[in-house]
Amino acid sequence: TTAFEVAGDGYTWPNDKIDLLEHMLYEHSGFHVNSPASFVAPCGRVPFGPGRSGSAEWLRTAYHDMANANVAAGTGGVDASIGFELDRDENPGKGFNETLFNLRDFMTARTSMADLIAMGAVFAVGGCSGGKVEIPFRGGRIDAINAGPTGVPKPEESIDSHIASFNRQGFTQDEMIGLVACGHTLGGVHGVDFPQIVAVVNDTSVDDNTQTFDSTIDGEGAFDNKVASDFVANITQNPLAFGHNVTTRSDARIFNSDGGVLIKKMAASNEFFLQTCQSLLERMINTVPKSVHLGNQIDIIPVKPSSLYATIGSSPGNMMFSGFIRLISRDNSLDADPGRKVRIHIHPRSGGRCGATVDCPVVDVPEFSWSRSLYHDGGYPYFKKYKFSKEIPVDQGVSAFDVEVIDAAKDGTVSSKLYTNGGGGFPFDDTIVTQPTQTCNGQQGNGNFNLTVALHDDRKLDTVQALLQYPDSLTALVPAIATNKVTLKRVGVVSGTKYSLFSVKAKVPSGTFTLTYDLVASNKTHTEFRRFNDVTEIPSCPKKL
Ligand code: HEM
Repeated sequence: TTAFEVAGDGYTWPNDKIDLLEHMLYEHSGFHVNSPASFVAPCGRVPFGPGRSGSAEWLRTAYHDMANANVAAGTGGVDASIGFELDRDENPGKGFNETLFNLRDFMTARTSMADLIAMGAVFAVGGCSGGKVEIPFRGGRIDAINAGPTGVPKPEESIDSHIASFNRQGFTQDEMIGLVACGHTLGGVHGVDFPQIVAVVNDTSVDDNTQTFDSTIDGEGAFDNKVASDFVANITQNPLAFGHNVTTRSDARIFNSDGGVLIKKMAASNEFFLQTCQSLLERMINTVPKSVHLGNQIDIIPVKPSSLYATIGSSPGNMMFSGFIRLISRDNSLDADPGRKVRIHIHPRSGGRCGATVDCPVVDVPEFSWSRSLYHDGGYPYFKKYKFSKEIPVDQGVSAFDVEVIDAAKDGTVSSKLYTNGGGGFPFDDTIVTQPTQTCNGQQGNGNFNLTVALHDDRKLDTVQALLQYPDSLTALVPAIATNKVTLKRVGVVSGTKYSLFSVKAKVPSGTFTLTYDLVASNKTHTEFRRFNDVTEIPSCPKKL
């Protein structure tokens, strides 16, 4: 059985609200991967400092970001306002800073910090449960531009105050018990931040003096019901339940507030614990201001193209159409699959379906590389990446393509399936096309971004602009996405083709952020877009340029 969900007929490629989030959610490691998941998966692998757990910090960040929500008023929730609230005594510790610091490299015009914080919680519990807890993810959160009200619960508060606080956040008393247990199965209390709870005995410049909530703190069993079973068995590890300071025993007051019924159930069954956590944490990350409308659950896209280019004039009169196709691996391994053949059918610019009247060039696409999730037990798939390039006459051009997958079973039976992306093929508009061989990205060096674009003359467009988008400023904890609009100058034609070249030497800040750009070409009467292009296959600029 497959644990993961594959997107059904409701999805057609591309969908710029989904595609990059889907990539980050399911591809954590391998070729062409850009996901924050590898910071926290496998669980506990990345040293954030002695006594510190990245997964715990990311989960706590998501909770503290949500915790000042007022669901009755429809305000607050997961909105990245935490980035403006770190000077408050309800948010002590460097974990929040570091979480935001790690996540902002992945911010784009389609991946807000608030979505990344929510996704961070998904990765933390996914990694620390080995994929047993898969919180369904929906995108579309919008970043706050300033602080929200105070309201994160503190351990010295009374039980009545905690019940009221969780009610304001949209959770009943029972749900509060569950959610606190689900949070406090990872990480612990740092004496450096809470000396009144955990005594500081070691030098705080090298040691946070952490006491973990339970003994299962890393690996794929860290997210488990030990915190609950310890509590029920009176094992005194959890400083918020058994610490010497009675005032700050908030976990004990919370777990006992229903007479201990729910925590006993969670202690008795790890499966019940994981199920309870999955649904409560899903509600936690989907708590958003009422003005925000989340999209549908993001499932795995079964056939997904990426990095598509048309290099005009690759040889006289021709263009090189190239890119990658991602498929779910048949045998769920990174080994090559010689029994699978992939073939694409390229629809000409004039459109129409391939067949008797429309002649579509066909190209066999070899297997090239792989990517995968970093959870081991959850049944997540390996992906295979197939790389193609095919020279076609410029006059014929491209408008779309179908992907044919031909599988030979062990007994020799061959089956073939044609993926048409809902009928029209996977679209590729060759009107405005980036020229990868005449483009370079120096964002990690001198900050140059030298962009050359070819524009098809038939469309009679005369103005070309690029909107370069990246988080700015690079030192802000929750930067906004800035748009640097540059105009490309006509620099010539590609001889023997009906394409003109436009070029610009732009500047971007130097850093490791995710750069994307939109292309806009227009004339007096109309405008055409090629949105949300990435720089994955763009070479870096030579050092001195
Ligand atoms: C009444 C409610 C809560 C109180 C009073 C509370 C209090 C605390 C305190 C004092 C710490 C120690 C922080 C540190 O030393 O860095 C902590 C850690 C933590 N809390 Fe809570 N918490 C509450 C609810 C939650 C919830 C609902 C979640 C998530 C669902 C959560 C997730 C965490 C995590 C993951 C840590 C470990 C952080 C680390 O190790 O860096 N907490 N909590």
